Amino acid sequence: MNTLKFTKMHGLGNDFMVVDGINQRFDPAAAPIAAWASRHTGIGFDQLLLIEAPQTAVGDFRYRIFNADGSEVEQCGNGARCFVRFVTDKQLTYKREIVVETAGGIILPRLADNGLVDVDMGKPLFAPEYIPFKPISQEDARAQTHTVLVGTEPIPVSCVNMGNPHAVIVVDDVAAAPVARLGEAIESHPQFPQRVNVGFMQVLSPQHIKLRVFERGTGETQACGTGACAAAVAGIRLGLLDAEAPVQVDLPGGSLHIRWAGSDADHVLMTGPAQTVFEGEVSY
Ligand SMILES: N[C@H](CCC[C@H](N)C(=O)O)C(=O)O
Repeated sequence: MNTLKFTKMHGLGNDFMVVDGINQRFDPAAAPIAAWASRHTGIGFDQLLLIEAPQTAVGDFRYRIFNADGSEVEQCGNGARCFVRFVTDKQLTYKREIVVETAGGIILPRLADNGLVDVDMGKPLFAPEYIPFKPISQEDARAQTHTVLVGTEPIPVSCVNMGNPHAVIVVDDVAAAPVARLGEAIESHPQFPQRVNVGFMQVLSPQHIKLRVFERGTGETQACGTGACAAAVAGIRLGLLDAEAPVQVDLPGGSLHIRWAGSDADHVLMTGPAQTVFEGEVSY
């Protein structure tokens, strides 16, 4: 029988089971992650975040992410902010800006003076092979907005990789958007060989959007940090948002601020909160 200490945290309601894998033994392959994720029969969370020692000379930590369905994925934006809060509060580091290795690349989260957390989320990628995404034609492969065929319904999506894959759909009203129907159909659509996170974006002004995200491996969440980055980037590329100032992204759980200067070489910067809820222990 194993016993595991964890900390329950959230970023705007996107909630996490955070595990210190440095000071306790934990093998995710041997853990019932999907069962723990259940909100009725388990601990209840959107993702499990595992903190490990770095594997390179430049990293301060390695950070692994597991969705509620148990799938290991490349990146988690809200999780990155909770990660910084966790390693600081647990005194695993005294640095304010941390170099974090993830499967989706290096990210640089930093505790800000106002209690929020800034994260340099790296550069967005757009080419179909980097999403990955299978276009329906050569012409579609060259287009900025791609087409996903849901049955016979052509859905225009903007594809952005933020370390993890995102498909962003522009809608007139997020409240009326078919998030469950289209989210479920596109998340596991054959045109996305590694599945995809599906964002529904309503543009309120050149610096302000509303967003709902049907997350890969989890379903609709209260907030999605990489989804907010992907939506702001997609909106700027479509000319709907202004690259000169931060974009306020209103999600069901609250707001994030995203900055991206608009060229492929520019990094995406995200700012938002991170909260600790309770400490727990589970035997398995
Ligand atoms: N569901 C995502 C991982 C969590 C991302 C999200 N919680 C965030 O804050 O970025 C995926 O499969 O790529």
